[in-house]
Amino acid sequence: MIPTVLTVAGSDSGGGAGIQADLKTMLALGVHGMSVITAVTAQNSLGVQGAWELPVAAVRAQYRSVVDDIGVRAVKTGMLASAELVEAVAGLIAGTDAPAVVDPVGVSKHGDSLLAASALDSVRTKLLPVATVATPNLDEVAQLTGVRVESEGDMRRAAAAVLGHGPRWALIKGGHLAGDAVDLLTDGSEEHWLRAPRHDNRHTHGTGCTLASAIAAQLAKGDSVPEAVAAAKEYVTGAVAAGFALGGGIGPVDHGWRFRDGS
Ligand SMILES: Nc1ncnc2c1ncn2[C@@H]1O[C@H](COP(=O)(O)OP(=O)(O)O)[C@@H](O)[C@H]1O
Ligand SMILES: Cc1ncc(COP(=O)(O)O)c(N)n1
Repeated sequence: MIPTVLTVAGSDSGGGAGIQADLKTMLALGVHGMSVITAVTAQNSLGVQGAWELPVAAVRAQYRSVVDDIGVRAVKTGMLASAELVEAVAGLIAGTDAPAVVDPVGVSKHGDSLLAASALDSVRTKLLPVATVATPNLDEVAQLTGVRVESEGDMRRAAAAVLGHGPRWALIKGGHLAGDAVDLLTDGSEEHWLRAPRHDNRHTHGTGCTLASAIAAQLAKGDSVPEAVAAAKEYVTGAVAAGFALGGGIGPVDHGWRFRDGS
């Protein structure tokens, strides 16, 4: 049986991030990807030109259709847009017997908001507590905890602050720091530093979505959290290395890099 993985996220019409990145990642990692769409964005390499969230009832119905019939071995969340959707999705995850990878998406690479400021408290108090792994980037860490990370040394403090909101594991993504691309995974007792060379490539649209979906795919295949994160880091590093130009701005990572000739 092919493991099943569900992404609960927004649609990126440009195909580099969101639902589209998640499903491509899942295909590349050999699991069956399924989707609950929370919002539709008009988006391209230049930014987000528009965003429309779906009604809570539409999100709930998609989730129940998938979980009640097909079943899921792991869930991943991305753009949730509003406090109402954050709370509804947190409730659905709490009632599902599968690990949940929560990417607390706040703003896009271009700085466009993908989450209402009024939803931050629901992310802290409702969504993070039901996460198996929470994967904030440094801007999201600052928004959610107030901790500003300026060096690798600050990442431990950031992880402790995120764990204070209740996820089993915190993965602090250091992609926005200078130097190596270093992430810290910890559950408060074990600590795993994941270090990869920084690829000097501006085409990094979708990195965070790709990493979180890859973790969910690996969990669905039976990896432990540290194993899943290590495999996902290797996959996203290759995808960033192969990121390519599209449109006039920031192009996507290459989800299919392992299928290309010579790779
Ligand atoms: N230029 C880069 N080279 C290699 N890895 C990168 C690069 N930029 C980001 N990463 C990695 O991609 C993953 C996503 O990180 P990040 O870009 O910080 O997330 P987000 O997309 O949420 O802002 C992390 O593992 C990070 O270390
Ligand atoms: C629908 C959607 N979800 C998530 C992201 C974040 O991805 P990135 O940080 O690479 O812009 C995005 N731009 N769009």
